[in-house]
Amino acid sequence: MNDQKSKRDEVRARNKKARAPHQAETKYSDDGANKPGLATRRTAHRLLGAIIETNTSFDALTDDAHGHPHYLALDRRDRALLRAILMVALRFRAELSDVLDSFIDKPLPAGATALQTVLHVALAQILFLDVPDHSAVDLAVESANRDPRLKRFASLVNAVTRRAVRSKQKVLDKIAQAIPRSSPWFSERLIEIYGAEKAAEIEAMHRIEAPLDFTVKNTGEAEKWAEALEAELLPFGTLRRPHGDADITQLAGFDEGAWWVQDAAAALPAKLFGDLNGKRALDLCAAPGGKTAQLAAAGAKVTALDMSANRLKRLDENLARLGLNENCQTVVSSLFDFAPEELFDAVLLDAPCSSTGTVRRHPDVPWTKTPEDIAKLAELQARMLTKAAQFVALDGVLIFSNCSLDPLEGEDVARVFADADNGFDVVPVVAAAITGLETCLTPEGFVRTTPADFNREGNFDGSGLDGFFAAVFKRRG
Ligand SMILES: C[S@@+](CC[C@H](N)C(=O)[O-])C[C@H]1O[C@@H](n2cnc3c(N)ncnc32)[C@H](O)[C@@H]1O
Repeated sequence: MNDQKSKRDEVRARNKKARAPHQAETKYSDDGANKPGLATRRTAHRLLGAIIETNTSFDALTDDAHGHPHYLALDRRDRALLRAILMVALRFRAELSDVLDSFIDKPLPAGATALQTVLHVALAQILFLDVPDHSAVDLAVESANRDPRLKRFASLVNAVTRRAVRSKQKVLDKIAQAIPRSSPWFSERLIEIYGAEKAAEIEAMHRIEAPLDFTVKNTGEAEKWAEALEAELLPFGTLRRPHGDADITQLAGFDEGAWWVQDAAAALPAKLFGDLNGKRALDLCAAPGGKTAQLAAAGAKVTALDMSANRLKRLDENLARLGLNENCQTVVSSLFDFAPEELFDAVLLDAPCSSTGTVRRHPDVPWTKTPEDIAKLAELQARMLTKAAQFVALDGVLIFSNCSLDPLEGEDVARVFADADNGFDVVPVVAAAITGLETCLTPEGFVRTTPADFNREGNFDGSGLDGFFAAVFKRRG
């Protein structure tokens, strides 16, 4: 009972902490004929609408090369503000909906997504960002006035946003005390998989910004780079800075390619191969190349395959910065069409997945993905794993991984493969291979991490991992 209470208190404390995950810019760009800051808010409305209505990913819309034209029209500072607004609007979307419902007498008219979006964007700023309240209110009202669909709701927008300003502290206390949740299907699924208590811990971690983790190219230099980056060296070799908002190109060691950004959990699968020196490694689904870099840095001769030429280009650039491209050849192909001349000692299948393990960084995922996506991806992963097995030499090792929190895409796929008569055996991961994360081993010897793992008492900002799954198989000789 006491235990449960302290867990609940911890979850509340985490929510409190999450009140101001970003310190956004407080100055606004002057967008020509428009009111300063208006273009940023109207673009935020447009992008949030696209995420919610058409399931477009936040990353695609805010890509600095190929993003939404209205996003690309903003300057660097306004892009940062817009991203901060959308991040909290998505992280706290369920709570913002409750706040809104409690402020209005009757529900918003059906199909009033545009109105809801304007209100969510304003409430996100008022409650969670360091933006002057009057700006958030004025720009929301102005946006409504300029949109023919919303003009008649301008007084409602005014009333709701002013009420949020007046009752800010009360609302924040209520949010801090509630059990955190997300989109209904996602929250229900987490409870179904992990139980109510762990699901609440996971969702609490989804409220806060992930730390910035680095993998060091030369593991012997980890301490040196920990010092230079003012980062902590974690027991499993990753370097961690508690706040994820640094401009990484300005950090020590970026230009010389001493490290790359990679979540601690994402770094685990490739480490499970053990000694790769001089071995032939195949990285299927390789781009943008975090794990390819690990394989190459470990001394393997790597073939990095991906079906996306654009993403492989990024992999090439990343490996060039790290000085690792000599150990690596790239192949643009679907793995289903790949026909190598020789088999490989080490094959990594880091399969496409729902990405539900990365919600701390991608808070759109619970709102853009569906249970149907998970079922389809699980079926694809099973086929990919069967295909990947054909590329493994006798006595070679095959690792299957992905960043989903759902066992349908992880444990279940691995179990079906393990039970099939395919000449492969499970190699249970031993605790020593993941020092510090021993609790993340499943009874079968798979690795399962969640954002609630690596939970360090008293070091809230340095806690957590992406959700990841990894299983190791060996082909019989
Ligand atoms: C989760 S990402 C891989 C991340 C990468 N392993 C890393 O650590 O940086 C999945 C990748 O699978 C690729 N992909 C999807 N289907 C594929 C297929 N049939 N054949 C090859 N690559 C595929 C996607 O283009 C995407 O780059």
